[in-house]
Amino acid sequence: MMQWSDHLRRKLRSSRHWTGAALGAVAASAMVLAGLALPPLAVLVLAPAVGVLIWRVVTAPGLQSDLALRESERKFRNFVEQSLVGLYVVQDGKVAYANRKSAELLGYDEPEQLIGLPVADLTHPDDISLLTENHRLRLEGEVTSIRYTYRALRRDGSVMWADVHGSACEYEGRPAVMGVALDVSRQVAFEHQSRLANRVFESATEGIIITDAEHRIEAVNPAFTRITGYSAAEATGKLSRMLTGRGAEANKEILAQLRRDGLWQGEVRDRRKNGNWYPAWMSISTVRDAEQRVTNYVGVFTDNTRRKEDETRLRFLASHDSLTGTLNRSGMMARFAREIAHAQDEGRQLALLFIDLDRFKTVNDTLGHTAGDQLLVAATQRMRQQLSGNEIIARLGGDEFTILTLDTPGGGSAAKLADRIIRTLSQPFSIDGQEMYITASVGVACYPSDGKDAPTLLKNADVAMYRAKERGRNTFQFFTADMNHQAFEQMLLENSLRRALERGEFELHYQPQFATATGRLAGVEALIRWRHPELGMVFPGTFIALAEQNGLIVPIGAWVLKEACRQGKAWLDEGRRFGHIAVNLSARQFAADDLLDTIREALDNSGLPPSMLELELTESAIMHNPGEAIELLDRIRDMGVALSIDDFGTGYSSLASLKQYPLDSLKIDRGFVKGVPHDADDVAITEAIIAIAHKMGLKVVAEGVETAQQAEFLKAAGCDVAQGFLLGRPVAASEVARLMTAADTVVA
Ligand SMILES: Nc1nc2c(ncn2[C@@H]2O[C@@H]3COP(=O)(O)O[C@H]4[C@@H](O)[C@H](n5cnc6c(=O)[nH]c(N)nc65)O[C@@H]4COP(=O)(O)O[C@H]3[C@H]2O)c(=O)[nH]1
Repeated sequence: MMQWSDHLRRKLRSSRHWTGAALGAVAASAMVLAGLALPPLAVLVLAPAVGVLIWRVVTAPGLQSDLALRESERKFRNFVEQSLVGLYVVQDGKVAYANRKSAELLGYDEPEQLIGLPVADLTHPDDISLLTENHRLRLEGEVTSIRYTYRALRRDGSVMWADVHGSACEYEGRPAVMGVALDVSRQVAFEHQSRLANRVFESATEGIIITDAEHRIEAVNPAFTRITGYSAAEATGKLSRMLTGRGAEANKEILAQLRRDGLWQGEVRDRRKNGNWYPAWMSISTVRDAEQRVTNYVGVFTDNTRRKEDETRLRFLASHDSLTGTLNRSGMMARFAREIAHAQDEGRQLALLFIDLDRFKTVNDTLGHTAGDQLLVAATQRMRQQLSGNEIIARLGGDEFTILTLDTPGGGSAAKLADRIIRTLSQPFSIDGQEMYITASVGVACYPSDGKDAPTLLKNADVAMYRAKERGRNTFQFFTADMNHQAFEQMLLENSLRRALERGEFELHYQPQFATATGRLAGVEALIRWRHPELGMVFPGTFIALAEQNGLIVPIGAWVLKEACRQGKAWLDEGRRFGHIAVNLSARQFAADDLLDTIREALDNSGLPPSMLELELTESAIMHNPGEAIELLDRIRDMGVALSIDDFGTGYSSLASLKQYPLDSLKIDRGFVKGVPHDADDVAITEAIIAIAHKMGLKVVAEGVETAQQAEFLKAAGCDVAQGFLLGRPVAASEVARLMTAADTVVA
């Protein structure tokens, strides 16, 4: 220890600054030890000043005796040893002196281990230039002392943030830098975190409000001000309740949950400075101290106004007609069901008016959709003007509207309203400067006499509306129980069938056909389906006969041809192989003048190769006028389209008579297929059809194959193609397409 003392005394005698600063540091350490709890900054600032003071006292005249000097040095050595701050001297870029605390801070066991180490080795690479520059400034006398923070490297490579305050000195007769160092890593980390937290607080888009335990606002962020309109100064110190629209009860619940779980989340109604209420999504959390006492509440909230508006808008759009702003069909049905429930509870009567604009379609077709739309909007306005506020108007689609009157004892007011509606709509409309006339037919059904639920009332009002149309349009008709339901239902079906095409309610399903010999997909048959808005999926058995009767099968059939060809080409373009597409042609279509044009148009527009289209005709269709049929079939064949006879065996044609027709295949009716292999007659007929058809060069297709035995029999009998539920039901295009990708591997 003596050696250390002598050595140090010798080395430091020349350095007044060094000793002063060191003493100051020691003094500051002592202050820290004495419990003065000085912040690091104060220690560093005070250290040199106090040191110089001590030095002055120690070196005052009269105290310069040896004894005093020795005593002073002993004390000084103790101070240095016990120092709570690091003391160091750097000379020529290396550590020339370090005290015990310096070694401890840098992770060394003894101060001597530091002596001679380049300062650069003890410094984070990014801070070396800062350090070098600061040393230069002091050594060249540009500044006497500098305080700065930098990253020191500990022996184990970890970083320590050090706050150093040093100045130039003379050490062993040569210039050096000496200083004091404090570990401020925790403060730096804390400051960093505070800065981050502050940035989050300042830049968050959510409003943030911090209150004390008594809900008095301590701080708010800029987003709070943006949302509420209150500045930080206006809010601070006030109770957070100033913002809420919640009653004391609701607040109690929130507080109870906060006490229980420390967190509450939910939607609240808050008030802006301008008095406007707004919905806010709020989450509040409790902050507790080490003793678990609540110190603060932190609320984070967003203004939900936009979201609420969007939700309301979406709800509105889903239930309203975008053109007229009235309820749409689904909105009307939902509302209608609610009103019926209320009417039932309150014993009220309701009346439903079903309004159809006569000849609207003509306006639409001749003057275009824009004029049609304008007319619909104008008609809606007129109807609205006739309402007293106790009715609900809806547009079902197209030119159909309903009005539900909410209290209609005896139906008299419904009749008056129907009359007013008819009269107002029969006044001329001026659309784009052009005068237009329409009329309306109105059907009325009453609750509860004509139906107890929304669909029944709607249907009956529709029936009554048709009766009104029958009676010459521009009139109204109440539904009566003696109306011929069947006839009207037929009429309804017919009418909705007509609209189905316009509204795109038809779709095609496809049933696969497989080659019996290879099991490969040989083709698909297109089968029409009607997706009815109320009835759901309607199968052709329900409407094809009617469509044949009223001739609608012609435009419907044309659509089927067009759609099947389009789909076939789409599959081709996707690289799928499917053999051919079979499409049913009804007798009425076959007799239509424009059949050839329809087929050609479907093929040309789609780009489907004609050889991939097969048309299925029934025997009766061609037997009706054999001469003309042969000519027509020849021309279809000339286009490259294949022809097949459907349901063979159910008509009167003999196999021999088929010879004269240019056919490619025939389809054994599923009535025969059903009986094989057990019914001897069916077996005999099926085998005979297959044998003779083959002799005539026709391919044979069996339909309605439902069992494995039937499939085996047909294969053994030489039937070329099989189709039926066993092998695949009719399915949507996307589903049958999956089969096509795997077509090569399918085994029938
Ligand atoms: N029991 C049984 N039935 C099977 C089996 N495999 C298929 N089927 C059904 O048999 C019908 C086959 O078509 P189809 O004989 O041409 O008979 C068709 C056809 O004559 C007519 N049709 C369908 N689509 C159209 C079309 O686009 N135009 C015309 N004109 N008629 C069509 O409606 C009829 C019925 O069509 P769908 O109801 O789709 O009924 C389809 C199909 O679902 C089976 O294994 N067992």
